[in-house]
Amino acid sequence: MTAVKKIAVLTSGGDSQGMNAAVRAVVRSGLYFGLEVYGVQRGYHGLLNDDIFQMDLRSVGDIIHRGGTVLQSARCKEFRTLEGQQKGAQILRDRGIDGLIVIGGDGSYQGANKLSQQGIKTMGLPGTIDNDISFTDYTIGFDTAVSVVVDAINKLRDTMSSHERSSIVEVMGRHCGDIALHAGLASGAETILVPEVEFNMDEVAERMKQNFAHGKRHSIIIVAEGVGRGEDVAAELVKRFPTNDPRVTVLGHIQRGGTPTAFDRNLASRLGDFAVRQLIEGQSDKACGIIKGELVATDINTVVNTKKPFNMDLYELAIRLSQ
Ligand SMILES: Nc1ncnc2c1ncn2[C@@H]1O[C@H](COP(=O)(O)OP(=O)(O)O)[C@@H](O)[C@H]1O
Ligand SMILES: O=P(O)(O)OC[C@H]1O[C@](O)(COP(=O)(O)O)[C@@H](O)[C@@H]1O
Ligand SMILES: [Mg+2]
Repeated sequence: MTAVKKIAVLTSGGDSQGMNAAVRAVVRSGLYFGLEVYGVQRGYHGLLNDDIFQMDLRSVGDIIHRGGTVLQSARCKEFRTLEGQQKGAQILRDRGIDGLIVIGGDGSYQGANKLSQQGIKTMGLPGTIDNDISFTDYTIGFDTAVSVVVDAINKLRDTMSSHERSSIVEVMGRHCGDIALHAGLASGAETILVPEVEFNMDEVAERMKQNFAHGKRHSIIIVAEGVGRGEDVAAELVKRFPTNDPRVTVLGHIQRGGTPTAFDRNLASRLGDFAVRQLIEGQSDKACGIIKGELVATDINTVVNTKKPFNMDLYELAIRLSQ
């Protein structure tokens, strides 16, 4: 006896690489366990427009390796209101859908929590490149986004070394420095500016002068968007180090595209299947994640009200190794 018989899946908020692999896992596991599975187009926006269709094994064929999301994603103001949430729950009830899996970020999780208050069983899957969701070590898409940044920095290094320039690279991560931190460690960046760690531009400039004086031929500063614009950091740097002639690169939405890494595909596959099994067992209002390799389900309220801790050990290591 399963606690749900008909389930739906949607993707919401900023898309991320691996969302398709998660949708595929939800659909194929759901069907394997004898459920009917429905797809909702365009997140909560599509839900409120009853943009819902039945999915079968073939509807998720040939998508495991694709970035973006075949269900498309959206941001929806109306769903932030109680009326919107009641309407969404009623649309699902009218179709006999008793469980919904929401793949998205912290905002989408809050929507799932509100739906569960309206009697729909919900599960959240962490789909965002930002890695800003607590109670999971990794979010789906983060690993691919970091790889995109590292690949870009490899290229920048070539030309920056030739000209003995410094390179300022602005990366995504709304309020979270994880992309900057992990890409910084992997690419040997000299400076990593993140919202979680206070910094002093005088010290940043001094360190850069020392690096050039000690024979470095280039210097990389990664700026998480939560800190500010790369252009502003460049202006502050030039004031303190006028002979430096930095170049700014804003990687932007390139970080959200491309084929997902094997890590993201496997994470998405495991979490998608786990979310289905949680619903079948009667769980609801939970956020699925991975902690030290183990799949876990945590109350959504706890997850959205807990800030993810920043890994200071990794930050200090990155700085130590880039001397
Ligand atoms: N507090 C909330 N209550 C209900 N729905 C919400 C809430 N916050 C966000 N949402 C819904 O989730 C959507 C995606 O949220 P957003 O913060 O933009 O992206 P993400 O889920 O990637 O963090 C919003 O457009 C809105 O429809
Ligand atoms: O898609 P938009 O509106 O340009 O949003 C950009 C934002 O979305 C992200 O790419 C992902 O954030 P969310 O997962 O919270 O939507 C952020 O890094 C960035 O600040
Ligand atoms: Mg978010």
